[in-house]
Amino acid sequence: MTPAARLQAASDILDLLGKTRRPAEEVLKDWGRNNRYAGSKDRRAIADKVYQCLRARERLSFAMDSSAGRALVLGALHFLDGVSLSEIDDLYTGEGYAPAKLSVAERKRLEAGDGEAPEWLESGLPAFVVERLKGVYGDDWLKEAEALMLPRAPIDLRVNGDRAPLIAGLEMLGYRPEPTPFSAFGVRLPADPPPNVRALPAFRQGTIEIQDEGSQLAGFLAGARPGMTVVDYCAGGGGKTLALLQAMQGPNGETSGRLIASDVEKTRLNNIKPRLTRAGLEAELRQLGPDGEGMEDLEAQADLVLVDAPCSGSGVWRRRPETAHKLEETEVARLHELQSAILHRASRLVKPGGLLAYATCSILPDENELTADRFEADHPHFTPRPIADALDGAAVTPEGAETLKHIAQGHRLRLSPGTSHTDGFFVSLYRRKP
Ligand SMILES: C[S@@+](CC[C@H](N)C(=O)[O-])C[C@H]1O[C@@H](n2cnc3c(N)ncnc32)[C@H](O)[C@@H]1O
Repeated sequence: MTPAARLQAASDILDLLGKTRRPAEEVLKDWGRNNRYAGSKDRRAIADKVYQCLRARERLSFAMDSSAGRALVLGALHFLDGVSLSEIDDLYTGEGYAPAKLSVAERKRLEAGDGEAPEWLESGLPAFVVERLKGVYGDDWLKEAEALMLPRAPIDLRVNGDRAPLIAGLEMLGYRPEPTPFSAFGVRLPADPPPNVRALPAFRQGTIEIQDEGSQLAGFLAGARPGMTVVDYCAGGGGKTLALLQAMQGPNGETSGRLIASDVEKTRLNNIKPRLTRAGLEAELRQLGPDGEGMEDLEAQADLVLVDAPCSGSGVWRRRPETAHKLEETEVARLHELQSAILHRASRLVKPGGLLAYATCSILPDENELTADRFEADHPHFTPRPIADALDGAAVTPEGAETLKHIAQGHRLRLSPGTSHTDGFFVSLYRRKP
């Protein structure tokens, strides 16, 4: 493909993304499948342009006064890549597969420059999110915002066992793996070139799972131990379920105890089955009714309940930048209500003296500290459990544990791409009074 044809393809894909909630990654894969003439270099260049436009979408649509794919790509070329208007004219010829010539209005827009954009536009995040980030991170908010939207987040693996042999094996295959600094079972692979993890023998054998280090920590800090009755209340596709089961393994590698993975969505629960099979692990799967029906037998029975609550997913925007501009403040308010209701319901399953862990993959205080504050005010029979205590015996490296103690605020831990180089995660821990 010519460079100009790639730009046309990027514009078309951005238009498709404007009309769907499907992840950009899937839409790009589909496009590649349907346009076989595009080679791997073409697909890479097109994806790079699409992600560049998605990350700077707010700023580019402000500058171009349009969020059409073509406007975003033109804006990215001129304002971000510094491509001159005459160079753009050479690309936008309207010949063959090249994009149509610049219109008078487009030329005027580009000539006018990107103006005095409000600072929130620079970050590529919705204005209300910037407001929240400033509240949480003060002067560091822009550093956090940039890290949150940074391209090419590394791929983390959770190893079910010793990570040293896996690292050696990956090196022999030509990868550049590194041990993750916090999780004792984490291995980090650079995003470039994209590793095909699912094709690795270790993946097929269930030795590794793709899981961000922040998510691994949320699973490990919850406090599962061999022999416990553990409820993974919002189990979804089972990422934390598997980490909890790993924490329930004794020194002989045998898992003991009982793990109940529940969710309102049956399809999500079904996704856990192949993962369990691959890893040779077992869990009871339960579909909940809309008000948490289906767990009556577990009232005050669980040693540990993990609530990995539905959230905005703002902590993983570096992996899905296309979702950032779609988040609305009203949705965050709805999520806060839902999280509070779920946490209340799930807390009833904790036995006296048992543990409760609340987690989200959000960076917004509405879904984190505010939900935790509300739970604590309404549930005085739960006492905060310091992160420092939870680190004791958790699968965390000694150096990592020291850093996490500093980052933690008592019983709450806020991870972010800017602070811990993980996805954004929040964890808050409790113990039910005996
Ligand atoms: C953040 S995701 C869970 C991710 C999962 N724990 C993992 O590590 O892969 C939140 C989950 O909560 C589920 N959920 C939504 N509403 C719920 C409710 N009322 N009760 C229980 N789960 C709910 C969603 O279906 C979704 O799977």
